[in-house]
Amino acid sequence: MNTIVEPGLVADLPIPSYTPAGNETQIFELAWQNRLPLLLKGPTGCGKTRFVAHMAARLGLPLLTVACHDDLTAADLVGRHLISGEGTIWSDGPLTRAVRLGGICYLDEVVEARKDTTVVLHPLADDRRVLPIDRTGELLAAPPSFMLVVSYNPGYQNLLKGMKPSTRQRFVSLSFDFPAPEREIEIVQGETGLDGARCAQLVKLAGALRALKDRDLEEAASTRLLIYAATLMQSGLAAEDACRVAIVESLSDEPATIAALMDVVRAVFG
Ligand SMILES: Nc1ncnc2c1ncn2[C@@H]1O[C@H](COP(=O)(O)OP(=O)(O)OP(=O)(O)O)[C@@H](O)[C@H]1O
Repeated sequence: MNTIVEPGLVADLPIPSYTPAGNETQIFELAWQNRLPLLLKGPTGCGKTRFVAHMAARLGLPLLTVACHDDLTAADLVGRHLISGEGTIWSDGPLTRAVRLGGICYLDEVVEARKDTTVVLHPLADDRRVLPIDRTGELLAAPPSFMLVVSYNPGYQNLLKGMKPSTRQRFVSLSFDFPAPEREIEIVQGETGLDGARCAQLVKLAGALRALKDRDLEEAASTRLLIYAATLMQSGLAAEDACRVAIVESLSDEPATIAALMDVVRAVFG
C-alpha cells in the first residue's frame, strides 16, 4: 500500500512516537541537512517505517511511501501519461511528487523492485540530485529539502535480489534490529497500554522465539507481532489465544512447529 502525507496536512498530524535505539535520529537529520540519501536495513516489523514517519513529521516534511514489488516499473515511480476526456494528461508518480514538493520519498523493500526500475534513482541519489523525466523531456532538480530513503530486509535477500552495488553505494546506510528488551517493553507498552508485567512476558517470549530463527523459523517474531498480541490482550483476550493468533500462526503453517511454539508460549505465560 502506498501512502501520501500531503504538505497541507503535515502540520496537523501528531508526530508518530518513536523510541530511539541510539543516535539514529541525529544521523537522519544530518543526512537530510547534507542532502544525502539513506538506506535502512533490518528485519520486518522492527520500526523502520515508524522511524521514517517520525522523522518526516519532526522535520515538517511531506512523506510519500511506496511499497516496492517486482512489477514496479520506472513509470510507477516517475509518472505516466493518462488518457482523459480532454486528451492525454501527465500524471506525476510518487517519486516525482516528492521531488516537486521537496519532501521525503520512502521506498519500502526496494530490493523487490526490478533493477532497471531502481536505476531511475541514481541521478537523484548522488550529488546531481536530479530526476530526468524521459517521457516529458523534463529534468527536475530536487530542492534542498528533498530526501530519498529506501529500506530492505537482508533476511529476504537472495542472490538474485541483491541490490546493485552501484545503487547501494549511493546511500548512507543505517542498520536496524529488534529493540533491546527494556526498550521493546517500553515500545509495546507505549503502543498498546498493556501493563508492564505482561509486556515483559511478551518480550521474553519474543526472545525465546527469535532464538529459533534459522533453525525452525524463516522469520523472527517482530515487534509488530508483539504489538498485535498486546493489543488483543489489552482488549481482554487470554494471553495464550492472543499469542497463538497474533504471533505463532503468523510465523508458521506447520502443525508441528505451531505446537512447539505454543509450548514456548505456555512456558512463558503458564
Ligand atoms: N522504536 C520504535 N518506537 C515506536 N514504535 C515502534 C518502534 N519500533 C517498532 N515500533 C512499532 O512496531 C510497528 C512495526 O514497525 P514498522 O512498521 O516501522 O516496521 P518495519 O521495520 O518498517 O517493517 P517492514 O519492513 O515490514 O515494513 C510500528 O507500527 C510500531 O507500532
